[in-house]
Amino acid sequence: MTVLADLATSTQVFETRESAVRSYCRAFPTLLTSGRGTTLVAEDGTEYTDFFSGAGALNYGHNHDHIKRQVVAHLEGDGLLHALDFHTAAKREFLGRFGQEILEPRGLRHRVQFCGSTGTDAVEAALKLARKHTGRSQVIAFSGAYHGVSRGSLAATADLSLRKVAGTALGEVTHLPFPVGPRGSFPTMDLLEQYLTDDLSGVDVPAAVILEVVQMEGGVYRIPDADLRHLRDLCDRYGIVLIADEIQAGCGRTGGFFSFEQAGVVPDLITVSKSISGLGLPMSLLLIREGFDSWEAGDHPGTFRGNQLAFVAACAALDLWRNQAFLDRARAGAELLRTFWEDHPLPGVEVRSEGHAIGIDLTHAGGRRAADDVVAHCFARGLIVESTGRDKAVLKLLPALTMEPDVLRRGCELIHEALLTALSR
Ligand SMILES: Cc1ncc(COP(=O)(O)O)c(C=O)c1O
Repeated sequence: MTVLADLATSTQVFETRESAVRSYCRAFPTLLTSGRGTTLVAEDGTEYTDFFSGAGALNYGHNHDHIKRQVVAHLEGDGLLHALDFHTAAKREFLGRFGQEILEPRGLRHRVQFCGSTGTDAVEAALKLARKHTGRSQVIAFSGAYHGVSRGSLAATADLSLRKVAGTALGEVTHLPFPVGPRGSFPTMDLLEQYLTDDLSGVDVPAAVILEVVQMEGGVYRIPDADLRHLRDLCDRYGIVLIADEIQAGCGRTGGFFSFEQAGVVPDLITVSKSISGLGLPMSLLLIREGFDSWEAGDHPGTFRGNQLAFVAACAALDLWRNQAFLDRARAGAELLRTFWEDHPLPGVEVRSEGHAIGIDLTHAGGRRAADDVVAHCFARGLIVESTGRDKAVLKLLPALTMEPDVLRRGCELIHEALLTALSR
């Protein structure tokens, strides 16, 4: 009783003092106080298994011991916390290691630009740079895309409910159907090829094509490798900048470090954020392919470009990528997720597995109502999972790559039980 009364009092404080823009705390009415590994703890002592991971910002879980220790050592050693874009030791360490350990082994000869504290800012930078580099303004994006909510990035985001709050025209971006959808494949790349070669179209060649190789907010859809290669070829032929938005799908979430790796395609610009800093600290990067860095000094400034603490945490997170136990755990976890959902089919439900991202599509089996029921059922039993997609009818499972196999399995079992209940209604 006391706990409920306390929560009601806390909620009242929020209701009167906090702007109406909030959303996650409405879906998950609890007051969180701490997190360790893949467990969140609320003020009333309730523990939640986290199948949400800060929408992909916590691929290594909460307060990962090794990462946290490096951050604490930096603080205790009076390491810099803020330095605008001066050179610093922490930045040099990150740049050197990210280049040597992540980019070079993947054949990526990209420069790194530090952007502001959000993924959105990296997308803004990418779109601006593509326009500056080509001297053109049109951009192609895809249905179902999510690239952020500032004016430039929002123009590339497809979600109408988000776009309509812009209060102004969001021009210069054309959305094509994403090549894979619930109703089968669209010949999008053929249409794009025709659009580019048709003399009668009278439409300028675009500056850029921006895409998520695995659409995450869109409902966990991967563009087929052949379509991505076709797109790369069209961009080469017409001098179009290919931008891969890896903000949610990257940092190991969907298999390799980057989601485009398996297609053998090299994007010109790559946006990275969310889990790059390891602990959920604000950090975003734009990776710029050789020959595409048309910036001049001061072209894209920002006070919080290059968070020193995030450099330290990001280096510690890179340590995990050379730790065999971490790699084995991540590989086994992805396999467990894939086989669990293959072994537990449900009528009318499509499950899409991409590493540690699972989309359980209820569009043709109960829709949003069923998805809402599953989210509520799981929350009441101590598991946090969210729904996404155009009609919020896709459950998106994003457990940390570090989650113990038995916790992963129990979480899936609970979601499966919740689905059986929701679909029988
Ligand atoms: C693919 C993608 N791009 C861009 C963004 C925007 O990042 P942020 O919310 O940090 O601004 C997101 C956020 O979810 C995302 O998933």
